[in-house]
Amino acid sequence: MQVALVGLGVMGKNLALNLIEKGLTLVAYDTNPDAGAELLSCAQSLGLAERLHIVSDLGDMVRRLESPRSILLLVPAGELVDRVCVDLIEAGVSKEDIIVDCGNSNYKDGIARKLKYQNKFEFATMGISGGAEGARHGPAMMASGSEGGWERVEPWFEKVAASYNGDSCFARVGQSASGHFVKMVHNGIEYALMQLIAETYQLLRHGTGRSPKEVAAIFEQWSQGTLNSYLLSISSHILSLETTGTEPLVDLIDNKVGAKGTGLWTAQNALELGIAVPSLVAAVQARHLTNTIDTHAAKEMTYASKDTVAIDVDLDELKEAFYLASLLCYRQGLALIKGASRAHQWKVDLAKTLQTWRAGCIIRADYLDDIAQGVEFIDTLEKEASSLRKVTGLAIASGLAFPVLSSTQTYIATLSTPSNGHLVQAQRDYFGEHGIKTHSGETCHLTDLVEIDAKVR
Ligand SMILES: NC(=O)C1=CN([C@@H]2O[C@H](COP(=O)(O)OP(=O)(O)OC[C@H]3O[C@@H](n4cnc5c(N)ncnc54)[C@H](OP(=O)(O)O)[C@@H]3O)[C@@H](O)[C@H]2O)C=CC1
Ligand SMILES: O=C(CO)[C@H](O)[C@H](O)COP(=O)(O)O
Repeated sequence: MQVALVGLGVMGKNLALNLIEKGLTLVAYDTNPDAGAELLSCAQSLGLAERLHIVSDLGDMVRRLESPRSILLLVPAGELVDRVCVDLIEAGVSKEDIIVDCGNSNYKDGIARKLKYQNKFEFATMGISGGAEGARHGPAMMASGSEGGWERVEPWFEKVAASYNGDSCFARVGQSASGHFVKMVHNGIEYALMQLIAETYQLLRHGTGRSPKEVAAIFEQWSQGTLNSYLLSISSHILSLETTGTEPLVDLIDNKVGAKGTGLWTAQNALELGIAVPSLVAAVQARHLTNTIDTHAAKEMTYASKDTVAIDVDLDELKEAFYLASLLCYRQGLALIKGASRAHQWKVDLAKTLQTWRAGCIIRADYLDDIAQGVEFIDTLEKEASSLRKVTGLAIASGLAFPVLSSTQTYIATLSTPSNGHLVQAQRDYFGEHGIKTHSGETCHLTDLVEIDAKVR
């Protein structure tokens, strides 16, 4: 089997090595000749160079491929994807060829491109997760669509992807560009879990006075059991690192956090679809807050530094709180995928989606089995719910900031305790005559239910 790959950067180079190691013949291209040379040198040192052809232009790539062609793109998301597609059309791709965009593209662009290129070639979408290591040794692959070319490449992707208990972490999760939507939400969950871990570290370090190394040891201990996850393990490792002068590595790093956009898109889509994912939104805004200090608005609203209060937290309760909060971040992401799938008629299979996240990806975690058990399972976690409430209260009392922890506690509390929505409904109708819906399902106005002599002015 022969495939082509355009874009040989961090992801492309490593996926290329993975592809040829699994037995595929690869024709590869990058605008930067050094990227091709670097890939060739890695392939040579692995004894796999005979399966690799680096080409210097897309025309040569198209000529070398047997028809129908299968071409993967791993170039930066955005206009560049269209530029490569147009160049490939000029280079001679045809209707039966499949081009799979494997970057972190916006799913809306994917839908538009499917239409735009429908008579030129099959445009397909696939989100990939796992960073450089994942791409090299087995990433999670969230593909979508039912284009003709998929059956040619699918058996190979099943081998190239990570596997969990013998099952591949490649799946066509649903119709249209839903693979990119699923990858986008994967990243939204990734932001929330990263921030939740950072807040737990913050609570232990600045709330209880532990050193980064001591926090690393706690995370490491959690990782030995049911809480084992990739993000917790890398956080433990990072926190254990010290300079030769025994200064914690994290103390050398600035606090401003960047982002490429997938977390923001997750929040935007959730808001547009009316699906509540407060922990995921809070994580995006937590990154924004790290960057506000230098903005004009922030300079005009500077607040004096405040003292924080030392707290004492029970480590077992913290672990239970962390576990439930983590589950709830995944649940919010899955609810968003489910809602979007219904709205767009994508028929996304949530079980297949979870299967792609079992290994290879950044949000892989041993407790994903628990998430598959659904919200009923979360309802049974009474001890964990009590710990989440208690720990969040303590954390807030310290005076430190816990955007994801507190949003997650608010999320579960909102869904499991009496609502106050009735008063907000009444307020809207009081001033704007927007109408109210009663418990019996009737739509009316406040004045249909009670006599209001004179409204407050
Ligand atoms: N890095 C990661 O952990 C992950 C990244 N992704 C996504 O994968 C995609 C690729 O990411 P990544 O590998 O990190 O990006 P890189 O910037 O490392 O690599 C992109 C490569 O594409 C090359 N390129 C640019 N324009 C063209 C073109 N017109 N034709 C051919 N090659 C071109 C670039 O060359 P030059 O440098 O000269 O511009 C570069 O070598 C992105 O969409 C990213 O969001 C997905 C999951 C994880
Ligand atoms: O897709 C990824 C991992 O799954 C990329 O690493 C992504 O770039 C991370 O997002 P950001 O740069 O916005 O933090």
